[in-house]
Amino acid sequence: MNAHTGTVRGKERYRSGTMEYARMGYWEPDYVPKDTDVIALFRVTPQEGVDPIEASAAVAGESSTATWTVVWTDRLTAAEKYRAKCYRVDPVPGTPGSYFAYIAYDLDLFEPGSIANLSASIIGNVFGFKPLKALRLEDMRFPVAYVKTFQGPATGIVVERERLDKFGRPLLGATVKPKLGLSGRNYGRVVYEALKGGLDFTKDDENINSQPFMHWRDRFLYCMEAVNRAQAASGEVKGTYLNVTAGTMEDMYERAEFAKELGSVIVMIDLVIGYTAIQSMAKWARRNDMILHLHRAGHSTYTRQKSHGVSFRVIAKWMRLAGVDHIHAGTVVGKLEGDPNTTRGYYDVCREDFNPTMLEHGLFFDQSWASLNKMMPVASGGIHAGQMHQLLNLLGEDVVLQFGGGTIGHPMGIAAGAIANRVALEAMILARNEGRDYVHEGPEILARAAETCTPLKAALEVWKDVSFNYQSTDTPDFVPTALETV
Ligand SMILES: O=C(COP(=O)(O)O)[C@H](O)[C@H](O)COP(=O)(O)O
Ligand SMILES: [Mg+2]
Repeated sequence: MNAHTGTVRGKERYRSGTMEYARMGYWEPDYVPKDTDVIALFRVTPQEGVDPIEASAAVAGESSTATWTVVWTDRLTAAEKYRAKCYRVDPVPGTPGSYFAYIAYDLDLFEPGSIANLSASIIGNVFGFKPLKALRLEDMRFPVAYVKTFQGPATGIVVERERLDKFGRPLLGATVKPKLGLSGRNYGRVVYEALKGGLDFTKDDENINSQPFMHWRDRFLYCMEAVNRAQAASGEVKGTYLNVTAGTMEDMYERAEFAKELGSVIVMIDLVIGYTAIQSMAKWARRNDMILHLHRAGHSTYTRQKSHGVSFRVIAKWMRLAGVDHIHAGTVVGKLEGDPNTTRGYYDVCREDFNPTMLEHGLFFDQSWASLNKMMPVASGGIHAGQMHQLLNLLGEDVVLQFGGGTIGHPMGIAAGAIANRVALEAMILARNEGRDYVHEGPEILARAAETCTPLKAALEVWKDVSFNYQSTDTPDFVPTALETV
């Protein structure tokens, strides 16, 4: 699209008054992004009657140097360099009235190593801009020079596996339920049963912090007693994600220090603590040899609707830069939003050293991660043992499969729930390693394993009809190829 007359320069440009953003220099259709530019792709839905190029140029302007009127002080800066440049606007396929706007930003617009600073530009003012009906940040490309200013995941998948001494299979976890109300001692019992039964991890839920029914120190003490006993009983390394989320950084550091003192291998934070707090905790985790788990609490408020907000793939990229080790990334088959192709894109952001452009997975740019550690994606939310073949096929091996209800809701108890999951997983991994067509033979493989494992038999019986088949809201815009496997 190029219906505009071009940038106004010199004296003309600096006359007082307003001027179209496109003519102020924020629309540069001939601009070729530099290797060192940060690139953002927005889905722009202009108000009726607003020209899409002008709307996209306004996004470039308002997310970089511009305001609503020409300011002469631009002339005191290298304005041509600092202006973000919208260089391409395409109609969104199948969505009349929406456009993909590609915008390039000079690297010097951003403070090194700060997601807070990056996001204050890219999603700062611009989402409230009146001429736009809706705006969504779909994807971003970061130059290697910028990637290298971030620490990246504190521990990474490789070292996490080495520390845990667990290889060749997904890790298994469970979120303690009910989410709220258990006392420390009862909570610790759930952790012990689940870990002893065969899970690698248990986890605090997003909203467990320090409430009147269970203060955080009680939880940490009982949980770590449970971890230690389960380790002694099983001979395996076990972990429980102690959620250190709190109202202040000081409280979070205090909780994290206590977790470390008690010998925990992992601590947890919620996305709602904010980008700076996340980066601080990532640095703490690196200094203290701790795995850092991130629950993406709150993300669906702005990631789920296609027309407005921020795609989770962008949040996943920011979190890899910020330095978390685990990130909730969706299950596809579970109870929460997760289109298979879109989710695959998130998993690739977590686990690959290089992401090639893959429109059918929602990845609009080539992205090198420049040897930053990899994040372990976490599949959690309404999954159970009967789906093990699908989970392994869709999500691969480097993933934590977390069954909360799918462990603690087991009719024979929590340890039985854990056994069911572990046996189902090991049966499926064995079948895969033997070269069997485990995706199609999955139900049969599980049924066979259940013949000698009563807990698995009960799990398959209780949850056999549970599935969440609803329309996804966040699907790719480019026709996906047949659902691929990892
Ligand atoms: O409590 C749970 C899951 O419990 P259960 O296993 O009982 O369903 C987690 O908070 C969700 O997985 C978060 O969602 P996401 O992982 O998509 O961020
Ligand atoms: Mg939860």
